[in-house]
Amino acid sequence: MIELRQLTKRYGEVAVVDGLSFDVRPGVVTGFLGPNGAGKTSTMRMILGLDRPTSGSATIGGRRYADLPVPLREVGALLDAHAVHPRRTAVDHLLSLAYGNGIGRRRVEEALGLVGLADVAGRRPGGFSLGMKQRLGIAVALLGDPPVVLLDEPVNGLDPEGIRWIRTLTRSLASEGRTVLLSSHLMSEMALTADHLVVIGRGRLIADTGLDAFVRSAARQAVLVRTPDAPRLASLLREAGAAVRPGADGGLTVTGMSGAEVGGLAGAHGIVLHELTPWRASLEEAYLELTGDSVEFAASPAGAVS
Ligand SMILES: Nc1ncnc2c1ncn2[C@@H]1O[C@H](COP(=O)(O)OP(=O)(O)OP(=O)(O)O)[C@@H](O)[C@H]1O
Repeated sequence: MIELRQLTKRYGEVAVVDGLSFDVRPGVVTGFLGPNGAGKTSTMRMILGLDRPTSGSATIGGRRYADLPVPLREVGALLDAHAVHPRRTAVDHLLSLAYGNGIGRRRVEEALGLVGLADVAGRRPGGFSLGMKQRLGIAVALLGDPPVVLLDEPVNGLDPEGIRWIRTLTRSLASEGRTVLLSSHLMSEMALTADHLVVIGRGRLIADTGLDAFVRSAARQAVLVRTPDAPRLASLLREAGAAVRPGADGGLTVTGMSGAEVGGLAGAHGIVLHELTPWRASLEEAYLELTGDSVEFAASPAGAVS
């Protein structure tokens, strides 16, 4: 379990993390979202004792990182996959970290096997692809078999196979009862991986909620309906209080009524339906709606004159 209480980091006058309080619970994947510069990496760095909070606290299993007797056994992290010595072999890189944390060679070999790098253990990461570097970074994170794992943008730059591998790995770490905090800008991927979401903007908490609840609360819902009798159905729906927009392809988009209600109304008036599809916005749409005000660098629409 990770607990943040009023966690704050200021650089001069600017609070890049501003009174953040939330818990990251074990047994689920918690997605950590926010626009560029929202403060996700700064938050993770404070959890990991790499930066000192200006005020407030971040604890792992009730203790600050600095007070953990063997940190690698309590928390593993991937922050920057490029942060490896380019000329030290993969196995030596892990060994150097293992020895300082009382971890033996066997676990090093296990960790390399877990991430699929056993065959290249003797090679130098300088020549690794980005995907291989990410895997090596994850081997470091898993080295101490820690109950808490933090991954900052682990799918950045990965191919679909690599992305799926990260998804399967994070889900299985959570199903083993570990605490998993995962940041990513790839919303479609987050929707498949996370159970819970923590969303921040300009260093402040915007949402701390289940994935489904987040999408439901933030996003519009509608029903797409197709019928040969569109004008009649549209006027019946409007009379019943729904908003109806005709689509370019002859369908109707109905808001303010559930799929069952639209179907019920059509049935009651003997109107044949060719399609009735409840539609819910994606995580990406919900996210953009919620974080719109906290984007630091927003592009103006193409052609806009300011
Ligand atoms: N050492 C520092 N000195 C001054 N400002 C900093 C420092 N480190 C980070 N910042 C600022 O803090 C803000 C938050 O940055 P951070 O990297 O935590 O955001 P992020 O949510 O991880 O962003 P991204 O999604 O782009 O990685 C940014 O505006 C950044 O410029």
